[in-house]
Parts: sequence; structure tokens; C-alpha cells
Amino acid sequence: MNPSLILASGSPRRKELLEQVNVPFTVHVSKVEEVIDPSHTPSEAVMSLALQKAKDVAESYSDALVLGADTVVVQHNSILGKPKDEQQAKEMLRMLSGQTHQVLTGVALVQNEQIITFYEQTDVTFYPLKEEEIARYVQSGEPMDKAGSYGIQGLGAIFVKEIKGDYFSVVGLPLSRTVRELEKIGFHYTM
Ligand SMILES: Cc1cn([C@H]2C[C@H](O)[C@@H](COP(=O)(O)OP(=O)(O)OP(=O)(O)O)O2)c(=O)[nH]c1=O
Repeated sequence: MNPSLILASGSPRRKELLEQVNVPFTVHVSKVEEVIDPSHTPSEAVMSLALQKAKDVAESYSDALVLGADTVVVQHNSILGKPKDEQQAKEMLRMLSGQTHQVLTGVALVQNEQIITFYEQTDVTFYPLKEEEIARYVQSGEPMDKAGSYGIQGLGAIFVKEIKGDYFSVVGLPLSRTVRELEKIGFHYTM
């Protein structure tokens, strides 16, 4: 029998993605404060944050399989998380304008003592953005809960010139890889 799967995330996107492919799960949002260890590389940072979220929730459920995830944008060696305010959202979008950045999503699967972590990296290239376009986009409110201050699945789609890698990882969860990793540890998936 499958263990019950718990998504340790408040991200509506991660929930929608698992629902899209009929993975059965429930949600328990972790209360971990997201602090990036400055000694970590971006891939270490996303896997570590994903693991902290999963472990936090796993403490309340023995035997369940808990999935945590974390997404960041990397540009010119800086890690961009969610913007603190509109000003910072504008600054991030100016940094991304006309350039290629990386989106990394780390995933952690925790069941009792068993832990698996992995990440996916996607390259995203933006068209040059006009200041006025940035201002209007920030005004829409869409950037405020998203790493790098944009949502590829929303209005932010019009900024994107090219993408190399998993689209779903940019949205918050590398879906096909996640299902494969779940199967490897004995979670049987039926479409
Ligand atoms: C780049 C990008 C990010 N995002 C989102 C995915 C994540 O929800 C968010 C990054 O924040 P995260 O800290 O990874 O996740 P979260 O705070 O939304 O949820 P939780 O910590 O409870 O799991 O940015 C998009 O929705 N679209 C995009 O194009």
C-alpha cells in the first residue's frame, strides 16, 4: 500500500501541478522560516530549504511521505527569492531584463529516516523590458509571492524569449522528475 503523501507547501502552483497528474496527496504547510545559508551554492540552498520544510512537517506524521520544495532564481551569482516589496520586485526585473538566468527548484522527500533530495535547473532568457512595462507588471501584484519577481505561468509569460529545461520546475515543481523519484522509493503512481 502507498504511504500517504503530504505536500509541505503553501504554494498553490505546487498543489495544482500534483493535481494535474492525479497524484493523491494532502497539504500541510511548513512554518519554517526561509533563510539561505550564505556558504551554500544555489543548488545546495534549494535542496536544504526543501529539506527543512519537509522535515518540519514530517515531525508531525510518522510513516507518511513528505514532499518539500524550494524555488530560487539565480542571476550574476546572486540568489533571488521572493521580493520584500514593490521596489525590490522592480530591481529584480531590471536585473533579469534582456538576460539569461537560472531557475533552480530543490525537492526533498522524507519518510521517517529515509531522505531523498534533488534539484532541477532551467535556463530562462528574458526579452529586454521597458521601465514602463516593469512598473505595470509590478502593479498587477503578480510578482510579490514569486522567486525572481515573475510568474512564467501568468502575465510574466510575455517576458520570456527562450527556456531550456523543465517548464514545471520554473513554476515550482519539477513534475516528471518528482513522480519518477516517488516511484523509485516505492510510491506507486497510476495515471
Ligand atoms: C520563477 C517562478 C517562481 N514561481 C513561484 C514558485 C514558488 O511558489 C515561489 C518561490 O517560493 P518558495 O519559497 O519556493 O515557495 P512558497 O513560499 O511559494 O511555498 P512553500 O515555501 O510553502 O513551499 O515562486 C512561480 O510561480 N512562477 C515562476 O515563474
